[in-house]
Amino acid sequence: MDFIGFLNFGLLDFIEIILVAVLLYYVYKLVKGTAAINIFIGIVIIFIAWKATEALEMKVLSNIFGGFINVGIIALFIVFQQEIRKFLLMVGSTNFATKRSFVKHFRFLKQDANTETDIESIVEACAKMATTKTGAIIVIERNNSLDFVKDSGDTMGMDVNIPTLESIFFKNSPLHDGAIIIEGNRVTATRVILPVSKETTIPQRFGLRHRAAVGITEKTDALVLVVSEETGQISYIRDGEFVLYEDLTILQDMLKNDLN
Ligand SMILES: Nc1ncnc2c1ncn2[C@@H]1O[C@H](COP(=O)(O)OP(=O)(O)OP(=O)(O)O)[C@@H](O)[C@H]1O
Repeated sequence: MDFIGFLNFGLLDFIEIILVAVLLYYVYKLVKGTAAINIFIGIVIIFIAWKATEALEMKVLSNIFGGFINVGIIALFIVFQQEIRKFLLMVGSTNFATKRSFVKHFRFLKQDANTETDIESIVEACAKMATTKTGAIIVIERNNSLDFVKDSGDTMGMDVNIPTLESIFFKNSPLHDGAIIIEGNRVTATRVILPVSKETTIPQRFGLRHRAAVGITEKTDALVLVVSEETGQISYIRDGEFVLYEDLTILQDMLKNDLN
């Protein structure tokens, strides 16, 4: 029987489905919250209209919609130029070989204590800055390289510890503006300008610092901690979302978990 054919589901089909899902996820991550999502929906509507008019044998209309779709592929490259750029950047900057997930298996060979991020110090520094209402934005790199944003700031090479973090964000410090990047247990950049999220669902009370945190976590898998200068509140942002936590011990555990 014919329908049995569809049950011939091999390993390759399974892998293909996973890959298509990953691709769609990245495309969604790129266009989420931008004007591109509306253009994307527009294209889908025209495609559906084309197929519907074709099925109903409305020749003139289906020719018109078909014409749109045929030139669509070129139009796509023009309209989504920015998104395609970001997508290629994101793919190219995923650096599997040098990053934590790979390195951690070989850590015992390197005897390098510096690769493990000192989450306790980061959270404690945030807590101290929160009491003095010192604004801060700390970006912790995971698998996606953050080199493309690091260029906007100053290259650094400082160990992560409480006095270092506090002195960077101290209001009169020349380094306090913008974000810092942490790789392993080193602050590798300061005064970094991050891409700001255009997501419309972020509450009005959050300004550019929080939007920048959402922005970088929409485009990469980095983890971000923000201390609000206005309220002293510590926010944890991951995958473009604010992650809720009950207390700082839980926040520490979440961060450690997300880094491993
Ligand atoms: N794109 C960006 N990348 C990195 N840092 C940024 C960016 N935009 C703003 N900041 C930092 O955030 C600071 C304050 O911004 P703003 O007051 O708009 O943020 P906010 O989200 O309201 O935070 P707060 O609650 O601390 O006021 C700036 O002085 C700058 O240091």
